Amino acid sequence: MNAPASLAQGLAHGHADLAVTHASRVEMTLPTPGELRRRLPVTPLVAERLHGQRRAIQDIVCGHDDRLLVVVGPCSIHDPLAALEYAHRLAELVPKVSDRLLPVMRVYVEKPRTTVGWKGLAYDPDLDGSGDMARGLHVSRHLMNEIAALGLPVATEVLQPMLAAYLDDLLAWVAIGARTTESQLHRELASGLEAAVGFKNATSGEVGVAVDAIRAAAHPHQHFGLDDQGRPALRETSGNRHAHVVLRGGRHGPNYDSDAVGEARRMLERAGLPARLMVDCSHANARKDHRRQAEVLRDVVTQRLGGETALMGLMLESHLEEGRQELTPGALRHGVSVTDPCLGWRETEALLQETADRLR
Ligand SMILES: O=C[C@H](O)[C@H](O)COP(=O)(O)O
Ligand SMILES: C=C(OP(=O)(O)O)C(=O)O
Repeated sequence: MNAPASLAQGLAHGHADLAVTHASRVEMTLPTPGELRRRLPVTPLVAERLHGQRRAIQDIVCGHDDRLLVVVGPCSIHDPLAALEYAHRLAELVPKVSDRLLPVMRVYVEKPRTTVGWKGLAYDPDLDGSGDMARGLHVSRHLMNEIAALGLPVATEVLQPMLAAYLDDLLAWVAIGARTTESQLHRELASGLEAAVGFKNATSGEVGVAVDAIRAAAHPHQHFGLDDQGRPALRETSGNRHAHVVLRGGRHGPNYDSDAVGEARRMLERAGLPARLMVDCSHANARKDHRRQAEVLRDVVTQRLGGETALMGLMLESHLEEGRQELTPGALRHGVSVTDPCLGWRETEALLQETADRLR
């Protein structure tokens, strides 16, 4: 009997104890982070390249490199082959824009949901609710490894703090999402990552929580965690100096225009933090309409050309084909997002080339 069914039955019969005992149970054991890393090791070449990619991203975050950091790729990965096809296209574009842009591919294998929905490749790689997380972890790490082997820096959102140990040796940039920026667990996690971390403003639109998150992540922490063998461990972190704010809009509308950017910059300055900002052209900034992402991007580039030096990065949600589709197993269109709507590759490529030209 599955947990929700036993819970309902327990409650119906007044067996509160039974309901509580069965509300959660161990369904399968998972490999430890160490086991998965040994099964799917990072080659010395990828490890060395990743070191350089992290430094390059950090240089942009700190203002030592005036290129624009561009985190671009699918809202979520549901089809690893389509993601790899996307990665090949992006890798071909990189040399044409890398004098002005540093593209990093979104390889998002976990999705935070407003209520319920498919939670991502790591949770349910078969897209059918079977929840084969052991395979999900394997497929996710394997895909990131293949994309990194193409020479592309990999970005992801870390939602479940435990998952970082399975993937973080492949990550060049990490997001903490709008729904978790205020979480102490995620701030502790960020303080121990080598990669730069972007904290989104809250879904309400509040930016202050992301500013607080940067301060918390910059600090050393001691926190509960797991070691490589999956045993409970006290983890000590040294603090992450490359955490920054990502403006993604909020419940009351977008926050990418010059007033909103100026306000966020002043908030950072008042907190004694470097005024460095990334703008997410999607989500509430595009009011969930992928076609608006181009408008947001062009506005941000205009602000930058107009002298707004705080703007150091952009995020775009983009897949092989534009739009989105319902997750209907057996009837999926190739290269179309199953979560938020995305730009198609053709428009993404043209936009990135246009952006690089404008910044030249
Ligand atoms: O980027 C993704 C979504 O905006 C986020 O996961 C929330 O999605 P939902 O509102 O469809 O659950
Ligand atoms: C979930 C995402 O964003 P946000 O946290 O801003 O909603 C995302 O970038 O996929």
